[in-house]
Amino acid sequence: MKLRGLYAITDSQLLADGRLLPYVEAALRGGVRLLQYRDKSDDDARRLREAQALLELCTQYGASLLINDDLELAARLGVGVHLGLADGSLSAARALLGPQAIIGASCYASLPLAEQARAEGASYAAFGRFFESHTKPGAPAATHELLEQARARLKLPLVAIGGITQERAPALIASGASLVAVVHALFSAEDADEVEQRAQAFGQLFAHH
Ligand SMILES: Cc1ncc(COP(=O)(O)OP(=O)(O)O)c(N)n1
Ligand SMILES: Cc1ncsc1CCOP(=O)(O)O
Ligand SMILES: [Mg+2]
Repeated sequence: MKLRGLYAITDSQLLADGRLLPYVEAALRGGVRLLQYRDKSDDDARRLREAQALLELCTQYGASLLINDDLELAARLGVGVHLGLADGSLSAARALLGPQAIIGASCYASLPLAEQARAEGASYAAFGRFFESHTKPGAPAATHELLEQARARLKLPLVAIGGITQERAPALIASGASLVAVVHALFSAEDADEVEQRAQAFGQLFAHH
């Protein structure tokens, strides 16, 4: 799968009260082809149910699903995983999930971390947060210059994350982000139709590059 475009990440608060599946389906209708299930709770039974339902939707729309943090759940479902520095070994994930799996690595604001992630078999390097984020306020700050350096030095798709809006995305894409990962600016919508429109609008930003 081509790692380019809008990368949607779920949020358990924004997508509470029955919104998870209709809002994610709207994002898929709007063109999202990469989805991360991010749920920081330890309700394993609900996490399994939700991830299974998301996988069905992704399969229907030809999209790829990644699980945040939880390699075991990713392996159980046969999908990808996104790992931060404290979430376990990338090479162990690659060994378990196999050569085709999408494995994402958080590299915060560090090129050396991205180089190491690449050596361990990551499919993309994620940098950020780039802007203030409601979703993860404490994340370390990255700059457009870092993204440009990463583009020059690393042969790996780059993800930008953190406070990204439709207005802010074009400069990040121009600096080398092949994916922009978004929670709030996609899923804070009033209804599913608005999610679909927002996803489409983000997708169009990639057509011009
Ligand atoms: C695409 C993407 N980039 C970065 C993160 C953040 O991962 P991490 O630092 O492990 O923080 P949590 O998301 O686990 O709170 C991400 N999830 N996705
Ligand atoms: C998971 C994560 N890691 C760095 S910022 C962030 C949250 C991104 O969410 P938003 O798009 O709402 O800022
Ligand atoms: Mg994590």
